[in-house]
Amino acid sequence: MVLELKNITKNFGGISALTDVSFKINKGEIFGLIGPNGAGKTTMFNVITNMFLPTSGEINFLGETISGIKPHKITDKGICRTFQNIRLFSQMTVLENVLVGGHCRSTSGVLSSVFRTKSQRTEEENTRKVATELLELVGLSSYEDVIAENLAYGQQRRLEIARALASNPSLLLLDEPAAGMNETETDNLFELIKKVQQRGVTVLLIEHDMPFVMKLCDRITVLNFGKKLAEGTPEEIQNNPDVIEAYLGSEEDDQIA
Ligand SMILES: Nc1ncnc2c1ncn2[C@@H]1O[C@H](COP(=O)(O)OP(=O)(O)OP(=O)(O)O)[C@@H](O)[C@H]1O
Repeated sequence: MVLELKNITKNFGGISALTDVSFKINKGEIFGLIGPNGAGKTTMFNVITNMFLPTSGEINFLGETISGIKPHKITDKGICRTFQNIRLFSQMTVLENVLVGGHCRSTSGVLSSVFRTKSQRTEEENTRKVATELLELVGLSSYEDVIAENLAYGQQRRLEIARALASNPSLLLLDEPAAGMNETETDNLFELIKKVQQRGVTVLLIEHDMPFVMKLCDRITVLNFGKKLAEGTPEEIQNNPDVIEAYLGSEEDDQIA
């Protein structure tokens, strides 16, 4: 098992964004977290990455409790995320964006950086090699020197994934990766996430595009009003009467079946 959430509750003042939510994610799974607007999905990502401390509950990652660890240490532990709104270094090149993502893997100290020791040069070369491989993986090899903001929308989303992978995570969290994408971009994203899975990375994603989620995910947890409503395979979720009702009752366009 990669991630275990045990009885997570998160209150914001009087609002209970998450109430007693538990689920486990197995190694190598693509796991979907879905639910109507305001269900608590992003809050769950923020709790997993320790941007917010849970009001109560515990998070286990690769057999270790990570509750209370500083957010930047979470990346060192092997969890990396993308955001609902693209957060690239828009004025940097495509390659530089991925190099920055790999920076947290660097082990060189300040002195070796100043004097550019052999070990530091080797490390830089490795970081660059990994960045180049990742750009190939996401289909952006020929865009290395392009300024990030000049990429098309779907390409920027793929670059974000390459940057997240540069930190060599065991668990990748994707917050609405298909949002705003056209059909071709969504198809490319599907292939990319499958390739990420084949590299041995476990994926947890929030997504509103139901056909995409149902096609891509191995298992899914559904949240509704901060509570876990259902968990199962895409087929089980699509046929679950509680889930169908929750979606029919919501005002958004998502369609579960
Ligand atoms: N920082 C915060 N302070 C106060 N309330 C918050 C905060 N973050 C989230 N909430 C509340 O917690 C609830 C869950 O919100 P959250 O953003 O996690 O839902 P979501 O499922 O990600 O929704 P969406 O699909 O619209 O992104 C909402 O009622 C929201 O208003």
